[in-house]
Amino acid sequence: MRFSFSWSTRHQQVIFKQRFNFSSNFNNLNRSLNAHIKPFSLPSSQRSFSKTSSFNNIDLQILKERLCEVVGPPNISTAESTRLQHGKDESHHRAQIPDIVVFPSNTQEVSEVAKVCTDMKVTMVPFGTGTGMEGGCVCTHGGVSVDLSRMAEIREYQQADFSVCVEPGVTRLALNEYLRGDGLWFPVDPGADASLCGMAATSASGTNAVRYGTMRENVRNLEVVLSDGTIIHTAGQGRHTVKSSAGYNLTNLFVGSEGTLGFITSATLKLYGIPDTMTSAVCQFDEVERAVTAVLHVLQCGVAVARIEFHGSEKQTEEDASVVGDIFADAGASGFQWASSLSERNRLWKARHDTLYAILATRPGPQITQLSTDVCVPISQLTKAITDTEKDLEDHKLPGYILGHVGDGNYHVTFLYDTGSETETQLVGKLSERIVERALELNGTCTGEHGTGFGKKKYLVREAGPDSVSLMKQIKHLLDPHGLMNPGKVLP
Ligand SMILES: Cc1cc2c(cc1C)N(C[C@H](O)[C@H](O)[C@H](O)COP(=O)(O)OP(=O)(O)OC[C@H]1O[C@@H](n3cnc4c(N)ncnc43)[C@H](O)[C@@H]1O)c1[nH]c(=O)[nH]c(=O)c1N2
Ligand SMILES: O=C(O)C(=O)Cc1ccccc1
Ligand SMILES: [Mn+2]
Repeated sequence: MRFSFSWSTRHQQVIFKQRFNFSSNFNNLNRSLNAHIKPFSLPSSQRSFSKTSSFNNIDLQILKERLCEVVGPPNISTAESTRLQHGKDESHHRAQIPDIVVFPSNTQEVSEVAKVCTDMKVTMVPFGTGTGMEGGCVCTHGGVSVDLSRMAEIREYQQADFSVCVEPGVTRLALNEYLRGDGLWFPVDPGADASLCGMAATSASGTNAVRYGTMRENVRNLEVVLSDGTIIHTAGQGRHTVKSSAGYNLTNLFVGSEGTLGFITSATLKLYGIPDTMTSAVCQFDEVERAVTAVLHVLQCGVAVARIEFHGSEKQTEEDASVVGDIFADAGASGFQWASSLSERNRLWKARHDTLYAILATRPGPQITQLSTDVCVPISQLTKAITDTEKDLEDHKLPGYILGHVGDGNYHVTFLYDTGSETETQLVGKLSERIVERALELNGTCTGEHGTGFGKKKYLVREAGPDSVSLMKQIKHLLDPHGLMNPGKVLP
């Protein structure tokens, strides 16, 4: 078995691309990495939808009129095309569409929308950019999809405090474009250009987590509209200190709550200086164990974790890069290719961020869909988790791509399967379950970054324990007593 490995001094990320038997091979994966990538390119099998609303037309008309009074006629839609776009994300989960989509323009309008929905006992599902990987935007009960993308202001930019407050329509690339001239950036980078509030809602991370952490470590404050319309600021209005010990950590209650506890209408984020020098590299290992061991050595050796992304002066970067080069060479890496120029590095990381679409391109077909696992294990257990997973794939002759945020112990297995084939569908379900069970046995988690959504809620009791899940349910009931906020997600 052959793997390729890509690593960056900046990102400390490893990609494993596994060989497999049907239409694709290493070369066409590389070719497809360079192909033009279109976002929202759902296979048509994922475009099927079901309508689950319990409304009759009269209720729907009243609801529409009341919401229209709040947001104004241009900001409400019942068109099927709009509803279809809002009942799905980028995951394999079947689309279920809302009855109405609203586009509020400010926090007050979100609050009024919530009041109308609570009054009429209608479900509400927050929608960011729809790039989620666990079915978070799927409208299980029809109801109202609340698209927050028209709230796109950067509200408070406190350059001297390395802090910025953004509304839900601001995406990570838009924010970084805004900050670039000042030498600052926000480093959490899921592959998609997701909304920053959506990233807070799913507790997203990306290629930079080893150095900068995930959304959990990078949100200072949130403005949240609760299901009854109450507006709160989790750390107090306008506050953006580096730290605080005041009260319970409400900010991190809402980070990762996936729209089940309220609407995040602004997020105050930590910013960082853009480092002077960055270097990236790609190389290959023959065995996954050697690649993981090399990463472990880098994490454990004299190159401090704080510098493992190799940010800093040119001289420091050169020294760090040479230490890592030596460690990787000792571990059996071959074919090192360094990329220091901006354009080379951008090409490399664009390819990494677009991997999902590159994988999808390898098996075209109307009924072909992808299912990606997202387990995360203690890094000491990563080799075992991955090698056992490879064995499973080999034993079942099932093609699957493995790629990972190795520095975090987080890896994805992506299966491309034919939804028309009962055998393939069942096998993919069985194997993805095995992958999660193995991770839990190794004291890992069923999801490192994509969220619980639909697909992972069945593992929550086993992972968090029955008493913790019972407490989560009590919190949910307290904040959303009628169960109207994004029903059917997160909690079993
Ligand atoms: C190609 C590609 C690559 C990646 C990823 C996706 C894709 C398509 N992702 C997953 C994805 O980008 C991530 O989950 C985003 O945080 C979702 O942000 P959206 O704004 O698109 O939320 P989206 O609209 O998809 O909603 C996701 C969930 O959050 C809720 N929500 C959204 N906005 C909200 C708000 N303002 N208030 C309350 N709830 C809200 C929704 O209700 C839903 O439950 C990822 N992830 C990752 O962690 N690491 C990665 O490397 C990648 N890579
Ligand atoms: O790119 C990533 O790291 C992601 O989380 C998205 C993803 C998941 C599975 C396969 C490809 C991309
Ligand atoms: Mn990932």
